[in-house]
Amino acid sequence: MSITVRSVQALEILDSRGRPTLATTVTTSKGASFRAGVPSGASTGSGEAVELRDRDPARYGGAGVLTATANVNGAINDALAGQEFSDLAQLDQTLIALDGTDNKSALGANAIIGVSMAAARAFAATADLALWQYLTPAGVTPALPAPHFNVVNGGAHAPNKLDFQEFMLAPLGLPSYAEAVRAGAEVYAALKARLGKAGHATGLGDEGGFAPDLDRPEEVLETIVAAITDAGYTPGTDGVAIALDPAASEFYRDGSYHVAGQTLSSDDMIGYYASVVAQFPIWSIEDGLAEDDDDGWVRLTQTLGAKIQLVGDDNFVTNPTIIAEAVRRGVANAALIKVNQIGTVTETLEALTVCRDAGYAAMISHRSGETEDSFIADLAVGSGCGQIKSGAPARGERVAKYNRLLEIAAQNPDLPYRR
Ligand SMILES: O=C(O)[C@@H](CO)OP(=O)(O)O
Ligand SMILES: [Mg+2]
Repeated sequence: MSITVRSVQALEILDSRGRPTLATTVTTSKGASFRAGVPSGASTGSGEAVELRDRDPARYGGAGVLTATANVNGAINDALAGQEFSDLAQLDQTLIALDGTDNKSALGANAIIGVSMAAARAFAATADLALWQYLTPAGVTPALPAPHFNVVNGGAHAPNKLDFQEFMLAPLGLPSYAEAVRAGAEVYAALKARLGKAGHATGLGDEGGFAPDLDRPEEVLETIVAAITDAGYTPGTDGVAIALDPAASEFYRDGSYHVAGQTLSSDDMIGYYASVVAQFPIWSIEDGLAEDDDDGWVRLTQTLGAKIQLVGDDNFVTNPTIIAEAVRRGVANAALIKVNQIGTVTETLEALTVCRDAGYAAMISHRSGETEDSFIADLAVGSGCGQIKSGAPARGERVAKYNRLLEIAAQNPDLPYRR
């Protein structure tokens, strides 16, 4: 079903870090308005679509989005207003052509993705579908995803000593989405109590996880396993497992990895992961190696790919072409999917198709800078990919996604829960 765009507008708002981002509204010729909030990353891959930031030192620490906002209200509105689009792919293609670069640096990926997300909502409503239904490709079974709760934050997301960025709870053994959420929240509370008792700070990082001043990942893993047990769950895939996002590009310098005061080679890192996987119930590792350590990634996949999930994020940047090439080279066995990394919803769906066709898993992801927008919850269900990460089970911008999934689950009791 087609839509005719009456106007496209953007407004500068704040994200969860207190930095400016865009709220974008698409209004159709029928007068209905659809809004989207644009997320923003901190540990970005170098191949990501370009987020336009104004370097005005007087404004928000020098990181405004006035130009991106003006591009929506100017060039994009001029190109779309009054036009009829038969589907989202056509509208997104118009945005891509209008930008004219291969990394969306002319108009800004932050300008484009907000329009694309709001337009997806307009198409869904016009077809009288929930967003998740609209985002379900033909032949794909929609499903509620297993939530991945980031409960300890380090790296670029917290001012502590911890080099690894994310330690996530994956309640894979719980029988329903709602019970997985409950388990995540209970372990989060148990972890807070345990950290507090041990004299560690329980302040939060950017994604709502605790940011204790621990430097050894093993110490964090031991504490999380203890908290899982404290809360009455079994550590492991039968109960609550652990997923990591070390975000290794952030501690890779001069060809070496710098972790907890040590200088390690790619093979040292691979050996290190093999050892922590043997000791702790870790089921998934994202960005275990740096984005440009491609040979290391191939060896990492050969060593651990049959045992656990290995997720490409900084190296894949939700780019269908890059993921297809990585599949050919035997890099990773799963991809992280972030809408603003590639810049349109249509290309995000293409990245998911590449994963599906290759037998790669996919995990839908938030960014460390978020808004209250819950688009990715619907995307996770529609893609049927079975996995989402949206930070801790606390803080409004993170729970907006988990709560939207609870709502979808309650409204659709027949939706399968895929793990
Ligand atoms: O590395 C990541 O996976 C993301 C989200 O957790 O972080 P950022 O948004 O800062 O890139
Ligand atoms: Mg990551």
